Amino acid sequence: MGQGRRMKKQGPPGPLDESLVTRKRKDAPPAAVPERTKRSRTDAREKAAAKATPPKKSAPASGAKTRINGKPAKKSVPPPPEDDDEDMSDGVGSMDALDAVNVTGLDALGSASEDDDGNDDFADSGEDIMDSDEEVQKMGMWSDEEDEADVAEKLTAANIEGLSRKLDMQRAVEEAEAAAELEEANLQTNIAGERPKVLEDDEDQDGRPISNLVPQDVQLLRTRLNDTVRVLDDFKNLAEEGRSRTEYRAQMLKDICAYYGYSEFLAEKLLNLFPAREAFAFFEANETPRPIVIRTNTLRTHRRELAQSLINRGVQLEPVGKWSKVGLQIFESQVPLGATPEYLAGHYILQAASSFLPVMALAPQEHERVLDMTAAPGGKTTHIAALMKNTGCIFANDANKDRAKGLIGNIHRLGVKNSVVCHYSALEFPRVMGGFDRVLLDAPCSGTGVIAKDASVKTNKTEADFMKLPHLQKQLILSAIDSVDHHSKTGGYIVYSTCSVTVEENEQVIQYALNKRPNVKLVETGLTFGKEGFTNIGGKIFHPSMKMTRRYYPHTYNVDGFFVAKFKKTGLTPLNAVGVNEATNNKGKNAPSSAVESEVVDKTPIREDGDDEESDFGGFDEEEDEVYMKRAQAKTLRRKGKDPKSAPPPRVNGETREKKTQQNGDAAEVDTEKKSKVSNGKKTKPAEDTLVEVETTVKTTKVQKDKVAAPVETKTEVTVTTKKGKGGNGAEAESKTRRKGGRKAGNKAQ
Ligand SMILES: C[S@@+](CC[C@H](N)C(=O)[O-])C[C@H]1O[C@@H](n2cnc3c(N)ncnc32)[C@H](O)[C@@H]1O
Repeated sequence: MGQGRRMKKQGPPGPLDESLVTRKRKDAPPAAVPERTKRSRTDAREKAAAKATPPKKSAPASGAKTRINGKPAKKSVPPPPEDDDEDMSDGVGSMDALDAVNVTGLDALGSASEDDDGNDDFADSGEDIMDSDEEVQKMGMWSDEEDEADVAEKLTAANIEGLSRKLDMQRAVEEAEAAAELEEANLQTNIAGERPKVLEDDEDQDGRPISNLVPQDVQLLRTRLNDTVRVLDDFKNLAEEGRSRTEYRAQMLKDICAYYGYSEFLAEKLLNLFPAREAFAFFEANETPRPIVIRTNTLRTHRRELAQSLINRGVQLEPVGKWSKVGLQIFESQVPLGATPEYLAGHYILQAASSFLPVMALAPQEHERVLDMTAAPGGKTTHIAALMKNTGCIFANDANKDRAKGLIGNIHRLGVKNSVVCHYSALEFPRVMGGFDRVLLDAPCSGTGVIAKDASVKTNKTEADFMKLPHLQKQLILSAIDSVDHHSKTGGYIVYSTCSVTVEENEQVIQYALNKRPNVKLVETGLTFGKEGFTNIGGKIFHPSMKMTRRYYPHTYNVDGFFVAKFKKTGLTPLNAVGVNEATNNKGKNAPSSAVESEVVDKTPIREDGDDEESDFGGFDEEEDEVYMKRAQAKTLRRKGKDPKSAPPPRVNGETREKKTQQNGDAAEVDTEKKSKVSNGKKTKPAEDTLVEVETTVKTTKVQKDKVAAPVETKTEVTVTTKKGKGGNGAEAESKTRRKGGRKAGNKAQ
């Protein structure tokens, strides 16, 4: 491979050439491959698929590619020139031979990847091999940190014989085949000037056209779907007289449900995301598995070394794309990828390419404190750790204890040393802990982006799911925001991601966060590819900055459907901001019990025995106390992610007290009286809730709880007393002895 070629940049994965998808499921023409070794769909559907999906302009049929062949130590041969038929048909390049390898290798991969992590985040086994990208995408894909020339020499040499020829040949054969079928399809369905007959003449009692096709009529269904898409694409010229778009859309919806096996509810939701043709491509892409990808664990090895080791074991692979320095796409493998020595030694993890994206957007820095709110089984946590080079600290949390065990397993296997695993409901943050430099919320979702992995999503998601999940996601995103330190020198970022493509779980959640937290704004994700988030869809208008979010689809990038948004926190959360538990009217329904607790500061008054007793030292210095109280309150608020400036005045203030006393059913006059005492600067015995209100923190709850068991220790929690109470022996008659407990604390200290 020439230097010039290597220097070419590979952009994001090219948009899906639908003809490639179609062709993947096709066999070579009978002359080349008399026997088919594996198929993913029926002949009828395949044929129809080709008809329905006109290929893009042909990519070069062959060329030098930075590919790796699993066969060890084969001598380098120049890449087959374009249209080199001889090269394409001989030796390892023969379709028969290659197909046989496919079956063995990928069967093995299938079981391995399932055993590996068993979760929705990792690539499932696939019986299909992804079409390779165009030549330009094969070059220059290794890490910038690696010696490109060196890599190219070694890997090209190892690579060149098998995979390159096979893929080139497949591409050429399939393109020719697709072109022929397209032509045939056009002849059949697109006779010049003829409007396809799609809609039935018969109508049901509601006036809707009656469809007589049943799922068994797959070929006819497919043809009709194709025709409907064509009509919707060019309605003016192709629609039947007197028929509306709505009728065609309705017909398309029915046919999609019948053909692909979706519930009408979900099919409609997904159909409404796209124009007709794109929707068709989306549904079609959900029928084929995404490529198997592994992520190099840079804590243990380098991608080049890993690639070489796996090549030596008979794995055919190549870099996943220029956009990632750590991904390797697996084409074929002679060994189960979840059981190689490299796997067991933690040199890689099976992980869908789309799962790299949120972590890349998060861009964690060395020495930071990062929270991964929903971390199990740890694909992203371990990626974060690698980017942080095992420095700083990651809090890897997941509410599901069993899944958290898998997380621990991956953390150990991959040699992550900077992580603490916990299993709180993420809704409990930031009360558990706050002040993070970055937070990743890879939210639990409906999985509409990973239907190719889990076809049950087609039928098992109900309307209730699309209310409950967004409700939870909205709560979680507020927790995520409140857990970040906007003052962070290096960070202050929150990344939200889902493997779903619905608007309810993505743009609507982000919009909710923007509405409820004026102290965040959307920023660019830094991802080099992806479609813009919607700013306007289905009558819903979103903030213009929603453009900065990114959507990923199987049919556009050949990755799982995914959504990524990145926020920058610009200030503290205002005190009057809605708490997590108030996220929606649907309060607490879908949340763990802990979620119903208020996110805002605990204001429970502390009352202690003897508070109403006369102090031995004659009362309080209210003015001085006020300073301490203010400081303590501000500190507490900051810790909770709230803005102290927007806090009400300290509780010794009569105005605030008035509210409080009214709540408590006390007489308003009492407060007024105390207020005047304070303003006179006199030392008076405090009202019992004056002190208590200083302690408007979570700590106060503890104080109460601990009180019985260890009253002395609890006194050390009383901020003002411990700061000023030098021993509590009464020598300094200021505010040190504001109540009995304070003295106890002092005595203990002595
Ligand atoms: C999409 S998965 C996370 C995948 C993970 N980020 C990775 O890359 O491996 C969503 C996770 O959220 C967890 N989860 C669901 N509700 C939660 C909650 N309230 N708090 C914390 N975790 C939760 C689930 O147990 C599940 O493991």
